[in-house]
Amino acid sequence: MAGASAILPRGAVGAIPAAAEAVRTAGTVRLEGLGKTYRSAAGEVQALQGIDLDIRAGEIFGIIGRSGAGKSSLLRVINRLEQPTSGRVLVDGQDIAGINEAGLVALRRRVGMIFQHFNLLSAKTVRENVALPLRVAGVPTAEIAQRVDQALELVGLTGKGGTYPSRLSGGQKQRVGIARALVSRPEILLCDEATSALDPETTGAILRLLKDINRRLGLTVVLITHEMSVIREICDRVVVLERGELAEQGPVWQVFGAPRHAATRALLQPLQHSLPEDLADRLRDNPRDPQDQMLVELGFAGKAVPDLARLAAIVGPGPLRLVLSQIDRIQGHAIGQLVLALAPSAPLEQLAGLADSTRIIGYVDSADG
Ligand SMILES: Nc1ncnc2c1ncn2[C@@H]1O[C@H](COP(=O)(O)OP(=O)(O)OP(=O)(O)O)[C@@H](O)[C@H]1O
Repeated sequence: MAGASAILPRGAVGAIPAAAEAVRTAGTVRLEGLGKTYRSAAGEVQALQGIDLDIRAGEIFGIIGRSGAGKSSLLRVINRLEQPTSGRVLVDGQDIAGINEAGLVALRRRVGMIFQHFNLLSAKTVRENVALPLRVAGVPTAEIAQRVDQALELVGLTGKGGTYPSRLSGGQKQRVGIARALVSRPEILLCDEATSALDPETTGAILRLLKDINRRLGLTVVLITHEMSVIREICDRVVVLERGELAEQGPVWQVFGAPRHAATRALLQPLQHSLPEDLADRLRDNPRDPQDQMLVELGFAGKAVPDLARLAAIVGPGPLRLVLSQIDRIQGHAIGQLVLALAPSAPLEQLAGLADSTRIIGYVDSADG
């Protein structure tokens, strides 16, 4: 798409090939021993401490954590909306602490941002909203017109330039926010709960747009969200913050497949299905008679593959009921659980070879209802 390639930063065209990715440095963020303390009349709040983090060029990087964990503070030090109290923030290797006013303007151009509530100017049209950063930067009028057209095309809003924000849906407003961020040709896009005000369908469309932009422009995307499904859907890697500290980080499939920190497990809880109530109510610790069925959970943390043919072959002619199935495919890895109802004599050791973890949940008289 001509419009899209014309807005590309750094002269890149289309998707960034894997080989180029390895040498690309524009769009990196490094945090070294980062700390942030807020001081107010009410006292001190240590929002972040000792954060060491590398965000790679061209990746979609998620930041999660409970409310108050420090997510916004972390995001906002990257474009210096917040000044760290300690440690360093390096954008493309440059320490941004010492930059002057002109450097700050240049930094904000390289690091775009979109917001939960869009932050559009209601008295200005879509076109004027998107043009604003270029007007402030003194870009010639003809170039502004061209770049605004390209940005609107990129986000799927061609033809909406003359509309006022009040006439747009939430998803369209966020598209304007994205166009306004992209018009400055940033290397990094910060997204602060960008889909939290949107319904699930619109959220899906905005996520696809962000992923598309990330892939086509090679833009680094750093996003905060409280929706774990957003992380699962589009992020490459994720960091979990807990009380201002880094709890864990890694590729999404690893962190979601085998969460190591209690905070991560708590955050992922909404993604878990629990045992159906009818079975949970009848669950016992031990079998009472040979007809009882054993409920076994096979856990998949990204290494084993749910192989149903092998499963059936191992169980043989005995009972084999699928009670609960919750398998996601994240970055090509199977993540989740299968809960099976089997005869208590089923060969558990062999079944264990099929999964990353195996656990007997308990026994029920029958899983058939
Ligand atoms: N300007 C400020 N002045 C004083 N305290 C602040 C300020 N901004 C944030 N804090 C405090 O710093 C801590 C971290 O806040 P932050 O907004 O970074 O967390 P968060 O993880 O983004 O939270 P949420 O998910 O609720 O938005 C919280 O205890 C918060 O109350």
